[in-house]
Amino acid sequence: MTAVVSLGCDRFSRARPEFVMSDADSFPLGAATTLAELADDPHPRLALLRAHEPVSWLPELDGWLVTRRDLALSVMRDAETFTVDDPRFSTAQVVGPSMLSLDGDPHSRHREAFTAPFRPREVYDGFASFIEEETDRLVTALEPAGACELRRAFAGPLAVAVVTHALGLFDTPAATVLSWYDAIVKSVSDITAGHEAGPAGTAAYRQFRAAVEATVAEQDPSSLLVSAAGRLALPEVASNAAVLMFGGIETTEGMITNALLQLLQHPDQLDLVREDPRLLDGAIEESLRLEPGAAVVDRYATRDTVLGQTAIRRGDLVSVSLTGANRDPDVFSDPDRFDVRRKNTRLQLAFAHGPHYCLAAHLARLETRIALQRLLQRLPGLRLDRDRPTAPHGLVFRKVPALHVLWHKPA
Ligand code: HEM
Repeated sequence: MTAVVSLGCDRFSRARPEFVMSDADSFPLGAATTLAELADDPHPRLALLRAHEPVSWLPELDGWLVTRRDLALSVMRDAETFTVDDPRFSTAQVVGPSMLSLDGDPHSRHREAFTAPFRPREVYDGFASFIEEETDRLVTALEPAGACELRRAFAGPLAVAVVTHALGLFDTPAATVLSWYDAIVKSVSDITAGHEAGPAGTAAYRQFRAAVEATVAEQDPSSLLVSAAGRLALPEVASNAAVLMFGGIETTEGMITNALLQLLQHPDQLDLVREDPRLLDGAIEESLRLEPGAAVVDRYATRDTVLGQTAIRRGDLVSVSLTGANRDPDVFSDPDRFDVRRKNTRLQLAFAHGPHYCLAAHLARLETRIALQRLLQRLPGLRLDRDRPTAPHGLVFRKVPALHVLWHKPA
């Protein structure tokens, strides 16, 4: 969740004409790169940038784009030089400081209050049966139709239900969580685009905070919010809970639909997975590698520095293209190929790296694995609706706008 909502910064706020002009000469590929192209079909352009300008100045981004995997790791590992803690970070403007917008000791303090349920063993014990039940409920409702749009009918509702469960917002219906989420995301997006945020986002965040506070007041020891409140002040619990909500909804919806799309687009690879279900994990990692649900994470240089061969100035936006790094041919041979048996696919960086490594990566993997297993088992002949083709789209969050699928109706 470039860190999560926009994993979110203000990309359009800083005009530095003299700098941009001189750098258009030094970085001709960057100068010719448009955000529309990166949102639409980024891979050919990212391959060019990676080969010739692995740290490139993009005037349209008003920042640097890093596309080589080793350089991406250098940025994400070094939070002292490349921080998230910057006033331009739009998510923090709406929800206040959280683990996503802090570095150093304050980051650890916020993050550690939430880590316990997201460790591998705890994720399995705490979530597997809930995800199975929720998945089965959704699939049972879909089954008779023989066709559906899977993003809205399945992946979105599953992601919302799991996050609501993770937070321990027990009395809040998923539809309410989703309406808050939509309003807050809209505010963050407005700020990101340089517009004034309307009142709806603030109102939704106020209601979200009230629900968080009511949950904490209940003192149910099984709620994550209650345990976090033992270590953080209430506004901090709420801001981090909002970040978990952002992190858990849009990205996971993308992760599930992108993975299913890849499998259905590659019947030979799907056959391998059907023959040996252990390969499903490889399929999920490969999908994360080829189309990470969060395509970039943003950092800000805290000092003048050099990255690779490139001088970066204090205050510059440094955007790490996880999508670019994940197809680095120095690490992944034949990098555009979807190969469920690829040996080193776990080197993909879809969950970022370093101190902001996705808190819930194990949960997102478990959720996607159960979702795909159940869909493939319970919807025989599952296939893409060829009359409604689709492809992932988006600059920060990349996912299919809709995923229309068909299967054999039960007799
Ligand atoms: C249940 C699902 C998820 C939850 C609750 C969640 C939550 C979070 C949280 C709280 C953070 C901030 C960690 C920190 O700053 O210390 C984070 C970071 C991140 N998450 Fe997730 N996440 C989920 C799923 C995903 C998925 C599916 C993806 C992508 C496929 C993803 C990608 C990321 C990335 C790239 C970051 C790092 C942001 C940055 O470094 O700026 N997350 N996530």
